[in-house]
Amino acid sequence: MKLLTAAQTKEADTFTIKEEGITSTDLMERAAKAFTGWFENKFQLSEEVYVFCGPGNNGGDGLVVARLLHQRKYSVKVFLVGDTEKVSPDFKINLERWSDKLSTKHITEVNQIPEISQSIKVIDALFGTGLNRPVTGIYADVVEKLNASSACITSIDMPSGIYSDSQTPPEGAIIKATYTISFQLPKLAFLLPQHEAYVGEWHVVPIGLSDKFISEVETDLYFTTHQDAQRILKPRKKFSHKGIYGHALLLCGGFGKMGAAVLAARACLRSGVGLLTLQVPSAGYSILQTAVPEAMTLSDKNRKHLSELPQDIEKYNVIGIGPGLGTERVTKTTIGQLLSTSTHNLVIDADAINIIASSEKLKASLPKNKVIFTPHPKELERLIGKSNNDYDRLRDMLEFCHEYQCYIVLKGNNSAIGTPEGNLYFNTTGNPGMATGGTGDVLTGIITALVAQNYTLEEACILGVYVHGLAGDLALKSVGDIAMIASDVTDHLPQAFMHLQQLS
Ligand SMILES: NC(=O)C1=CN([C@@H]2O[C@H](COP(=O)(O)OP(=O)(O)OC[C@H]3O[C@@H](n4cnc5c(N)ncnc54)[C@H](O)[C@@H]3O)[C@@H](O)[C@H]2O)[C@@H](O)CC1
Ligand SMILES: [K+]
Repeated sequence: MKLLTAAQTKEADTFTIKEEGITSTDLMERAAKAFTGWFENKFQLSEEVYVFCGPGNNGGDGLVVARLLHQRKYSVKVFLVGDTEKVSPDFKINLERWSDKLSTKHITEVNQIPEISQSIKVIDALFGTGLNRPVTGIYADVVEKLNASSACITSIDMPSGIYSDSQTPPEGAIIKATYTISFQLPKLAFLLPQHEAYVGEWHVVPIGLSDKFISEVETDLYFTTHQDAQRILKPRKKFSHKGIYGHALLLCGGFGKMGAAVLAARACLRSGVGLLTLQVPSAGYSILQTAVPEAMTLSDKNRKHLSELPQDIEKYNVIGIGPGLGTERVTKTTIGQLLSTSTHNLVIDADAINIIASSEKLKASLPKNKVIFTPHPKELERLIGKSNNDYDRLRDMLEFCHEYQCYIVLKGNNSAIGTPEGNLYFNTTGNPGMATGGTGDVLTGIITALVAQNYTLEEACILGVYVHGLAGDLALKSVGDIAMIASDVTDHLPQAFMHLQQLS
């Protein structure tokens, strides 16, 4: 599914109004109804609601929400912040509609800001996608007072003060929302770790923006929905044999870290690969043979570290490399050999990333359009350098993808996938329980298995990350987030794939 910029959202708005022959206030009414529907489900009638409105259409939404909640018998107080002479036309219309029903209070000075007790449910309608400068003055005073209260804050469309698709200047105040209810599509800002404290738990409510506009508008930003993942997943053929699902090779494991190889191998097998061979340092041979009987195991001549490539390397159609490897000199040399000779698709993780990151020569020998890197933020920093903020990080990541014609899966809360063409895909599954050792090894196994089955590298990244997170979400239901370990994610892969196939 596409993510739209603030400018594109405005265009979608205008397009919808024209297409349906409605007015902009009709659309505002629709948006406010969608928000109110969510709010009513969440909060009891007995709750006291304060709505803080800014001068634009976000404030207009706030006025309509206040009217609708008042009609539904909530106790509602409305506060108009700033100079109400300079409000948007739709704000004005809705203020007039409201004025005979309930009085509103103006806030132009600090001492007019009300006390906000913990029990108040605050609705933040100060600014939305039209914010075009940092929030200062009386607006900042209101934001700071709201943030200092321990009241639950629900933001309409955006937490006020944050830009929806570019870096917010540091000097402005920003609402710290408990919930953010966004219209039609999430905003890019919600998906970036640096905004976690402001956005809170976000939900999207549909407001019927034109499907035609959304399907035709050009973008390079996407987020993966369940339907997107289902569209990518291929059914298994009736007349199947293991040969058609590929033969993957995993080069993983090192002394004291054979578990990483076990985790990657098990996940690879649980993701539909036809055949799996691992090569591990000889100290790991019996461990792998015992822990993963479905895989074939080759023993490296070195007891502790990867030091050679298998003889008949051509027979594999993908190589997953990295988990548990370590960064010994022999391993570096072996990776150098692999990059300069291999014609395989490569899934590169963990220490294999660290090794490549430390050498310009290795980077220069990366085969084009054949590599998927799966770094966590620190590994990405080693690979592409330090970035100032999350927007710069994504831009730098895409530049690297373009320069080396590779794919990068940046692991995190909403893992981000960069492609050589400059597209970004954000994942929507997963939970904090997965922030535990070994889940990255599981992801390497999954993506390697998908590439083995002839998914394109882009498909393997999108589907792999989605199903990994989905398995984590299913694991959450049985083990919770505190006790979750990486094997729980693998154990829930069958259910996750079945869920995508609509078999469970
Ligand atoms: N297509 C959609 O998604 C719809 C959007 N609607 C709402 O409309 C919002 C966008 O409305 P607008 O474009 O009017 O924008 P906003 O309501 O976000 O605010 C823009 C107004 O605030 C002023 N302003 C911007 N930054 C300021 C600052 N730092 N300090 C003081 N004043 C500042 C601007 O000059 C302008 O008057 C959305 O976020 C959403 O809530 C809905 O009403 C209808 C449908
Ligand atoms: K808002």
